Amino acid sequence: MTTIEQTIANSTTSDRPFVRLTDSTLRDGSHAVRHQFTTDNVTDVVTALDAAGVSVIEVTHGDGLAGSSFNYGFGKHTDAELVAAAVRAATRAKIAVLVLPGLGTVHDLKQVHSAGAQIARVATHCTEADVSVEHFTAARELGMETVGFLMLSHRIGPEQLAKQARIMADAGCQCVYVVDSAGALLPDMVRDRVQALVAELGDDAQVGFHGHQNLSLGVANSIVAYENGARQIDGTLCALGAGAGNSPTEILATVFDVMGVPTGVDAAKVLDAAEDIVKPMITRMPVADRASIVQGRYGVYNSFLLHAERAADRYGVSSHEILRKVGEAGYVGGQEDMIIDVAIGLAAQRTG
Ligand SMILES: C[C@H](O)CC(=O)C(=O)O
Ligand SMILES: [Mn+2]
Repeated sequence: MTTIEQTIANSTTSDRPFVRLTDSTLRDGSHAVRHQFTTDNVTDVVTALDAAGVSVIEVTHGDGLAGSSFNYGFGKHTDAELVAAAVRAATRAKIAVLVLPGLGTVHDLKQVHSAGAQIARVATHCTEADVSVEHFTAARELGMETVGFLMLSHRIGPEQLAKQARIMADAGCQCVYVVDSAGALLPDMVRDRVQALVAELGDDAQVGFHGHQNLSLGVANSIVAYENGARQIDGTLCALGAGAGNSPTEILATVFDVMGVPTGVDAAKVLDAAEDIVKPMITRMPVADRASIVQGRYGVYNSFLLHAERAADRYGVSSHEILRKVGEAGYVGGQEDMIIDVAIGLAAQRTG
């Protein structure tokens, strides 16, 4: 029996482990709207997701706490204002925030905790879990639930990634995510990484998966992650997110419903949320096109797309050529300024 046939066959059983869906429309999706979500947008999206039974909703600038800056783009509201609007709208969902150590501080975390955020998602580059310790310690002292993000997880092998996950778990992280920041992972690469983290973490922490659509594999990879032990999965409505966008929450909810996997989410209501609330808000739908497919092929951070497009316009070169060079150079989050360097180099080559 093929994997899909087995999965559908399993769907007749109701004893499949629960998977928690976290929606990041109002954080990863913020990249796609250049961080211009209003508090009314937050209220509308949280109300719809909460009514659909989505239990965790992430609300922050696309690059995390304190991301509102020249480097990453200014937000329309502060993180605390966005979180406060989300908390007012939620009747049962928990509100989560993302924080990148080195960008967001413990002070920033305390501010959004005061505004009602209950889950701290601490994100580091996949080889730098050691910089997360202070933030996990602070989050646990505040009584917050904790999640860890190992970004650009395709950049290192399963065993190395598991060692990084162990650092996060020992620092107080309760769920460590394999984060496919470039949408570069193939299903077997997801399987190997999730299996390695499950083996390493055991009962010390859960494993999660955060997918992107650059190679149109976000949902398939999420199923593989679940089948290999991941119990927290991210999505966004309408796949709104950086680069090619994320695994669509409405498809994740529908697929897990077909599989008979309990999520606590009403798939019909989350489809309504995508169609009736988010779709009318979007001026540019995320798509797997030449630039974002190049991001997946060369392992480029999805949040680099809009920066590359701006540099391409400014220096008269192609965004996909910039992104390929950025991937070949291996630049990571925080090195957005190097995108301009690459664009200037390409322009110089063109003019000879
Ligand atoms: C800050 C990044 O956008 C986090 C994320 O969503 C990813 O790495 O993917
Ligand atoms: Mn992402």
